[in-house]
Amino acid sequence: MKKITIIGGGSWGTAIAQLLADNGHQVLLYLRDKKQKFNINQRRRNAKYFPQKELSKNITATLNLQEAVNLTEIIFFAVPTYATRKVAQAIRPFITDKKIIVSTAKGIEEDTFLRNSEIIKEVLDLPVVVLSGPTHAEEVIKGLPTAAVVASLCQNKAVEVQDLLMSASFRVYTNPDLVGVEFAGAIKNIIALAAGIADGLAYGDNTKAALVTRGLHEMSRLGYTMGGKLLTFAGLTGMGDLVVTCTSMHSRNRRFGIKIGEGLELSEAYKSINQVVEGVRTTRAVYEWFKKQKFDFEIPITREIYNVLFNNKDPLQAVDDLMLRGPKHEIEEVVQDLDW
Ligand SMILES: NC(=O)C1=CN([C@@H]2O[C@H](COP(=O)(O)OP(=O)(O)OC[C@H]3O[C@@H](n4cnc5c(N)ncnc54)[C@H](OP(=O)(O)O)[C@@H]3O)[C@@H](O)[C@H]2O)C=CC1
Ligand SMILES: O=C(CO)COP(=O)(O)O
Repeated sequence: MKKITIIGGGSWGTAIAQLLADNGHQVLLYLRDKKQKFNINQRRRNAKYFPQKELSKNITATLNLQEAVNLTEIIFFAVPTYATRKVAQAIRPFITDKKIIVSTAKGIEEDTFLRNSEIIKEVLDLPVVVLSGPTHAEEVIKGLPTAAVVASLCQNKAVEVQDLLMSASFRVYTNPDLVGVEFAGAIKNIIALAAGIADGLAYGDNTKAALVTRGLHEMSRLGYTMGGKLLTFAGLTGMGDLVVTCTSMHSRNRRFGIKIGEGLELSEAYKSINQVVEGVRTTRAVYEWFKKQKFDFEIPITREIYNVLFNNKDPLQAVDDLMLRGPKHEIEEVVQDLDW
């Protein structure tokens, strides 16, 4: 059994801690809030995120980052993408080349357009394993079955992390396609915002199915262009996570979209969720970067979500603009294959 550190005591950090602790590992959870530390260590509760759940005795909370990093060779990052660089910089003085970082955030850094593993590699120059897939913390912490993926350029490291996480309720696959896995996990949040907006506008099940399918097309095309493998987008970190995020009431991105569809301002929608909503920053990161490129394809759903979120566009107008675009083939590659 291993000692494992998790940085970030939010919903995902706490759920991963419980999963690893249930597998018999000793988990040290680094967080910033004294009261939260007290509650976890003395009352076995993370009162802010999972007040009803009694946490395992194998979990200890700490406010000391150096202690957290020195204790183990395996460090999970469970903070939002906007904090990845800050956390990597903060732990750099305590890092040795034996450490493995497991990145669990789903997003793209604003301004740099870097994936989380790229940020970590840039700051720490260590092997990174990415954990992704349909894994709402609220269900994982209850032990409801799901399947996830660990992706890494280094097969041994991916297998090591797979072994730590595997359980009867958490089945873990490996995938060498780091680029595809990270793009899928980040961009599905943009599509989940769109799915939420459609729900907020009281559209139907057909709408959702069309949006999810065209969303998958959009994220696959962009991810493939960036070097990801197309089939990854049909897997757990693509289709799997897209389905759950676009349909589940656990999804903060979807719930945020619902509020926007219902007519709330961005700040009011944020207040109503009060947790990280990765898709908002990812929409800006992706679309502002995309506009500067000279690609021969469009990302119309991302463009419309960008306009709704950042240019005050009426969601109904965005829907019209999506629906009334010029006629197109469904899948260009099929048309080319059949020489049609
Ligand atoms: N929740 C889920 O179901 C899943 C989430 N993810 C991904 O995990 C990432 C984290 O999300 P999630 O846990 O849900 O978010 P939450 O909003 O629940 O929690 C975020 C946590 O990050 C902490 N944090 C923020 N900045 C820092 C920092 N600089 N140093 C240390 N801690 C920091 C916050 O601490 P504080 O409370 O002190 O502000 C908070 O505990 C996101 O990228 C998300 O997409 C992936 C799979 C599932
Ligand atoms: O990625 C997730 C589940 O797999 C969590 O999605 P939200 O951030 O939308 O809650």
